[in-house]
Amino acid sequence: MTEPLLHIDGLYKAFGALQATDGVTLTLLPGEIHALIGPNGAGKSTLIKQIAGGVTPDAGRVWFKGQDVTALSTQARAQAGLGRTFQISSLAMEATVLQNAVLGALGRAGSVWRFLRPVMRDAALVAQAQAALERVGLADHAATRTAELSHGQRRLLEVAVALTLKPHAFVMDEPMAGLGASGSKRMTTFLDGLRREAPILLVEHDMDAVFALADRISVLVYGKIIATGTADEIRADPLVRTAYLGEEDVA
Ligand SMILES: Nc1ncnc2c1ncn2[C@@H]1O[C@H](COP(=O)(O)OP(=O)(O)OP(=O)(O)O)[C@@H](O)[C@H]1O
Repeated sequence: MTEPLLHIDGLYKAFGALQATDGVTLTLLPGEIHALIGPNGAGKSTLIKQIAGGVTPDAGRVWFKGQDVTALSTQARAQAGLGRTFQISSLAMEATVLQNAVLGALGRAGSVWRFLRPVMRDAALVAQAQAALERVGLADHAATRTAELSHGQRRLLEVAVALTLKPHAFVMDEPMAGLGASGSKRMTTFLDGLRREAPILLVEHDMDAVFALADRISVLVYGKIIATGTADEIRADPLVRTAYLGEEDVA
C-alpha cells in the first residue's frame, strides 16, 4: 500500500465550549489532490492550522513523511517540506514580487525584513525565487510592487512563495477565493499539474474547482469528517447531500 505523505491522526481542538475539530483523521497520498470541504465554521481553517502549525491540537498527531511533527513550529514544518498557502494574504504589500519570493526562499518572514537588502544580493536565493515566479507566470512582474498586483496575481504569488521551499506536500486554504472565472481556471490548471510533484490538501469553497481537481474529497461538518471518497461517491452520498451539498450543487 502507498504510504501517506501526510497522516492526520485523531486531531481535536476546542475553543471554549466549541469543538472546532472533533477527532479528524485523514491522509494525503503521493500524487493526489485531497479536497476538504464543509460549511462555514465547520473547522477547516482550524484543521489546516493544526496541520501546518500555528494551532496546537488538544489531542492527536500529525505525521509528515513518517515523522511526528506535532510538536514542531510552523517554520520547522515548512523547512521539513510542508508547504502552505493562507486564506488571508501573508505577503508584504510594499515589497516587490521578487522580494516576497526571496523571503519565501529564505523560509522565514517578519524578523528577516531588516536583512532584506543583503539577502537580495544572494544569487542562489534570488535564482530560486525567480524560478518559482516563472512557474506561476509572474516572472515579468518581478519588479512590481506587490500592492499593484491583481488579487489573482497575489494568489499566484502566494503559491510561488510556498514553492520556493520545494515542498513535498501542500496544505492550501482557499486558493481560489476571490478569483474571477479566468483566475480560477488558471489556478485550477496550475494545481492540476502541481499534484504530481507535491500532493495537495486543498480547502476550497469553489465546488467547480473541487470536483474538477480532487482525487478524493473529505467532508467536514461540525469538526467531524462525515464522508471521504471520490467526487462521484461524494456527490451520491446521502449524508453529504443532507448535511452540506444542496441538491442543485450536486445535480
Ligand atoms: N481562535 C479562535 N477562537 C475562538 N473560536 C475560534 C477560533 N478560531 C476558530 N474558531 C471557531 O471555530 C469554528 C471553526 O472555525 P474555522 O475557521 O476553522 O471554520 P472553517 O470551516 O474554516 O470556516 P470558513 O469556511 O468560514 O473559513 C468556528 O465556529 C469559529 O468561530
